[in-house]
Amino acid sequence: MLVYRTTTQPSSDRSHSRATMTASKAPQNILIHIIRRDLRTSDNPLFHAAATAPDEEKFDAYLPLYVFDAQQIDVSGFIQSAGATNPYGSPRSQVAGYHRCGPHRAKFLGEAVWDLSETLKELKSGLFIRVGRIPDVVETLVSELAKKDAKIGAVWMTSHEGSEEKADEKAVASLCKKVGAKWKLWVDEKYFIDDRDTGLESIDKLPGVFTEYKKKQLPLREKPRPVLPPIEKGSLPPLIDAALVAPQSFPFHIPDSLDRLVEFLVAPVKDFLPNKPEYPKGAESAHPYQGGEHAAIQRLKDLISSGAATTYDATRNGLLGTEFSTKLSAFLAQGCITARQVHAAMDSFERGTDPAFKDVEGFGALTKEEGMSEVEAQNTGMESIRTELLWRDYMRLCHQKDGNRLFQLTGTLRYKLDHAADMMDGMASITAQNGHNSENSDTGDNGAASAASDGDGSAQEKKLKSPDKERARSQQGSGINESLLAKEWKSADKEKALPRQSPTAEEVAKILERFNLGTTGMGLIDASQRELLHTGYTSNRARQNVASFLAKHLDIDWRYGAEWYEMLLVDYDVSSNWANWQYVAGVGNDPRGHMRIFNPVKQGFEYDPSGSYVRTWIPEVSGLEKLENAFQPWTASKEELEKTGLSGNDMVANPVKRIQFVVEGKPRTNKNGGFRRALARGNPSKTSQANGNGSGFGNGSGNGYRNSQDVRTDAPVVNGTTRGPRGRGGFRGSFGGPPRGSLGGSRGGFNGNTNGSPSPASNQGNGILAPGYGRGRGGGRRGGGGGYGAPPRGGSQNGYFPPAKMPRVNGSGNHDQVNGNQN
Ligand SMILES: Cc1cc2nc3c(=O)[nH]c(=O)nc-3n(C[C@H](O)[C@H](O)[C@H](O)COP(=O)(O)OP(=O)(O)OC[C@H]3O[C@@H](n4cnc5c(N)ncnc54)[C@H](O)[C@@H]3O)c2cc1C
Repeated sequence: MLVYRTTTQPSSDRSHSRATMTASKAPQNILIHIIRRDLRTSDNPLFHAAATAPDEEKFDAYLPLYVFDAQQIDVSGFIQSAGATNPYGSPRSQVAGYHRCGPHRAKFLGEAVWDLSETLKELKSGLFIRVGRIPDVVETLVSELAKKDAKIGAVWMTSHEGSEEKADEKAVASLCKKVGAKWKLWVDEKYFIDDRDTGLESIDKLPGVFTEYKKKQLPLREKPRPVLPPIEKGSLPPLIDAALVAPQSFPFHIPDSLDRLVEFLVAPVKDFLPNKPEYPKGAESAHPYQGGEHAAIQRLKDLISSGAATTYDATRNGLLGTEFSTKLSAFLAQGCITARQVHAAMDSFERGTDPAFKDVEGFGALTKEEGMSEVEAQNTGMESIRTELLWRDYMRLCHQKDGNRLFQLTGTLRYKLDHAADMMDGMASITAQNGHNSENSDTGDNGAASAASDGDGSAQEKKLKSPDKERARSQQGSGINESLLAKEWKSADKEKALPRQSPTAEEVAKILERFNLGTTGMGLIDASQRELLHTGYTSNRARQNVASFLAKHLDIDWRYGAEWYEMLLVDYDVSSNWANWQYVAGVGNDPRGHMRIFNPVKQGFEYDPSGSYVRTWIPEVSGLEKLENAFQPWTASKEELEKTGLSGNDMVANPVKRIQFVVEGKPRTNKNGGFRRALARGNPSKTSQANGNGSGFGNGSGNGYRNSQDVRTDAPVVNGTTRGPRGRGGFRGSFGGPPRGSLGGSRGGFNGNTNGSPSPASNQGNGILAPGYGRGRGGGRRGGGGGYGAPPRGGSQNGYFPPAKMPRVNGSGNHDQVNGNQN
């Protein structure tokens, strides 16, 4: 029997005394703590419980374990013996055969694991890092410990979504049973609302629409549980003597530095795409962050102190730079931080309890706004971040409810069809509510997920209120009917493609290659795909467009896109990725499912109004002056193409899709005067304000129109024509009236003014017109809308033309087709 040495134990009083007690024999009550996507020590219930266990429950040795899971990551880089092969093989996705984890996330993960190991050392503990499959590794550890007369008291791990994760949990549980160790599966507490506080009787009762779920959780700011206290140095049980722990099994080798770890992880996947386009000169990643708890906490602090969190509402649809959204997703996905830590930090700002944020506007507002409840006085940007975090919760709950339906081509449609009547009840209550509540903005603003209530509530509502549940099955308004299941998705797999599929499977494979490389000829899509390739990140706005393009413009099996994202996203999360793809593909929880189609050209005009995003990531088009040419190079003149060296380029000669897009020079008006009335029905009389901020942001105040994306982004393309939106009451934000004078096509900011009268244009000269933002409390509602300016009179198409007038998509099917064999 090996003697249990105390020399390597933590030196705190507490651990020292425990270590001394067991100095002469192998530990008999070891805690194995398996860490997966909970790579943090703070606000982690398992570390907390291990550190604060009462005397009678204390463990005499602690074995924190992280396993690089060979079923999700290619671990062949850990093989250092010449000639040895990886017994697990290279994990590949099911539909397309892509790597499961690409270089960006592999690096981020390595950094996060290393950071945890360093933090544990600081706490006078440590981390055992292994490679393989979790059940195999645990089995080896247990049998090695048994050989040395050491005994496992318990095995802990956090419950995670995913069939592979669940299978691992089951395997470890049965191993525990075999060796008589206690098995404990902990609730995953990295979400905004704790699973035990959602009020759901069972997961089957999860509403099929986000808005309905959110409604049940309001007010959001009161829902998260408090953050757990930090772990004190030396408070964890004594770290097990490494000599008792089975070493890494052959042929893998665990490196002893962060650089080597990252190198081992990235090596097998770094050349996943041999013909990858060059990294564009001067392009900066929107996600330059390292993995790990330290970086996560720093990012959170920076977000608040820079003011980015408070302006989030207005900036979140940005495309370039680090500050347009939180960039917390990758940290959240790996559990480097919890959503409730994010909430707590924002709350400390709003309450004015953390002096680190004292110089930021809005500090302590919660305690200063007299006559307002906390919910009313909370910061608008932070309120929106809370909603986004709830979206994340919701996507995970959908995964819990839907299980492997998440990975099926027809998604949740079959299930929904079978449960249509029940769902109608849920939706009826939402639309009924929205009929009189204009502040349904939360529904839209994950962007990916503008929910049913963003749409044409009135028509749908009537139908949904029908008492005849059976009729619900065939209701068009519900978006659920058998014909949706019959959609003919195109496949790149000859075996799976339908007999007369057009384009053919080979052609689809080529289209996919171009889609992945970002050479389709659709600017916004290509820019996003290249940004993803190079950095592992792309914005939510871009993700929605990319997913919609693949699933709804090209009708290609959306899972190719989801798997590409799985490989490349630094923030990949099984629930968020697959549920969002389903949502956008129209087979998930978007009540307007198949009807919502993003027009990527119009989205370019709206969200990349200076074209800087597209020009940054697709340097080939940077010389094209006109915006519409940058968004679709084939629209450029012959001379322009020759001048920029683009003649003959595939993006020009053979774009994957052409969208005829005409930008009108004037806002659309109707004879009642004012385009706004043509756009919005409902209750535009309640005033909300949009206060602009800084250069390029519009100052608007007016009748409370919602900002552009909600009305127009989702305008369906029908027979090559973009149908105008059906607005609803109480839209946020404001549209500007036409500015006086011509701006000659410059792209400065405009002052929005919803009275439709001319107002002076302010051309700030930065070439960017971004949505205005602000916050109004008219009638107790938010007014954080668009504040878009109207187009300059006589301006050229280089100007940013606001969404107020619907850009027209002219054209017949043959201008709006997939170039497979049709061109
Ligand atoms: C097709 C598609 C695939 C996606 N795949 C993923 C994924 O694999 N992992 C992932 O974390 N997010 C995914 N999203 C959601 C969203 O795009 C990202 O969370 C967001 O862009 C990350 O940037 P951020 O942290 O700056 O987000 P912010 O805008 O700052 O939002 C704050 C946080 O809220 C959460 N969040 C925001 N939007 C969503 C959403 N729609 N669904 C779930 N959570 C959300 C994220 O945790 C995010 O960090 C996907 C969206 C789409 C449309």
